[in-house]
Amino acid sequence: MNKKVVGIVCGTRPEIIKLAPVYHALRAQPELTVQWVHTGQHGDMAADMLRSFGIAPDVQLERSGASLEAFSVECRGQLDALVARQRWDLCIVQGDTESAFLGALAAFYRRVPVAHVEAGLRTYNLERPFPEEGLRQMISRVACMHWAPTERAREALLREGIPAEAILLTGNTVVDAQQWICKRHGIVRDGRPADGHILVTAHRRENWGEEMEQTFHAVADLARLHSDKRVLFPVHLNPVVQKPAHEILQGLDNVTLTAPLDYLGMQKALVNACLLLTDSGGLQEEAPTFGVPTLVLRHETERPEAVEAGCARLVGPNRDAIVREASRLLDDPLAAELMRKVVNPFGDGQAARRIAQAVMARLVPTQEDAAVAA
Ligand SMILES: CC(=O)N[C@@H]1[C@@H](OP(=O)(O)OP(=O)(O)OC[C@H]2O[C@@H](n3ccc(=O)[nH]c3=O)[C@H](O)[C@@H]2O)O[C@H](CO)[C@@H](O)[C@@H]1O
Repeated sequence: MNKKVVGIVCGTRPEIIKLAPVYHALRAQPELTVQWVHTGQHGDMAADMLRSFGIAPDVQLERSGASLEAFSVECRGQLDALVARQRWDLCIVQGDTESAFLGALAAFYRRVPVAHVEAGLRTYNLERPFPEEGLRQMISRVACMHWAPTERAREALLREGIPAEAILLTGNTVVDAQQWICKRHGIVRDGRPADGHILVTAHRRENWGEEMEQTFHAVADLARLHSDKRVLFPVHLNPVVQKPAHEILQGLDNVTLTAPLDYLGMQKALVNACLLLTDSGGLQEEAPTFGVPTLVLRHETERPEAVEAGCARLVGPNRDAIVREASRLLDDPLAAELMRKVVNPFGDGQAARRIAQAVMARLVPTQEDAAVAA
């Protein structure tokens, strides 16, 4: 039997986390060959994640150039040569990174159908998040299978004219990843978070500079105001984040600055947190699983589901607002408790199974699939 070949192109930490469940679900299908391509966009942080999920890339591209622009130009050429050589029947990309966009573009030019995981997230502000909003909109223009994580994402795609039959509501694969690691390592929400630490992450490009410094000053203010609380901050490896984080926060007794955590380490840190301050997309989606109240350090979010469900609040990268809102939650257990009592609005842990089913129906249709499609 000639197996159908599926290429998965990805390059950053969050893409690896969100594509790992898809990779494993597809590899379980005997009719498919699955190739994982790592673009090299993230180095050490990607290696940690690949290890966490037991993935060895089939193709490893070389990253050259420190800037996103230089990476992009070089990677596009490497991907085109790769796609021209391979006989992929489908190319899968996830989200909104440069790697995802370049993978979709390379496949599109070589007439390989593109499938998009986490399709339809939007702020409709091309400046925020930059460049992700532009990248994900462009991926939607060239993809032919759109896997929407939520009903809101599905509606956005429909409004943009994507035919309903090209969209599948799957749930977010990050919940699958989280459930997988928690089950394997016995991590359970045990109701102790009120005693836990404050967990902080920050890396968004559009907040670099003044706004990121304001955020770190707010964390320092909180550490001084709530000296009984420990602050845990795994710092993104980008020097643009490392430098101000260390300048502003080093030396505070109750603040721990660490290297980025592997996925298991991060889930342990999250389950034991009493409060999360973050500009991360993935952490906004993971926190509700453990009922961790979340303050989003951005002006907008493409994940309003968490805000609407009552488990997250948008405070922006603003020193006063962060200190005020965080202190309210730390000082008033009832206010924090209200944010904990929700189920995760982003997924049920079955997204990868739904995606694998859709891939099989397209590439290896049974008579029944063919009848449904006709
Ligand atoms: C505009 C935007 O929002 N774009 C997002 C962006 O991703 P992000 O903002 O979620 O990125 P990060 O915050 O780097 O990663 C988060 C993940 O990493 C884990 N983690 C974190 C720190 C650590 O020390 N150890 C860890 O294990 C953590 O648990 C979580 O799962 O790109 C993705 C791909 O396109 C998109 O899906 C997503 O929309």
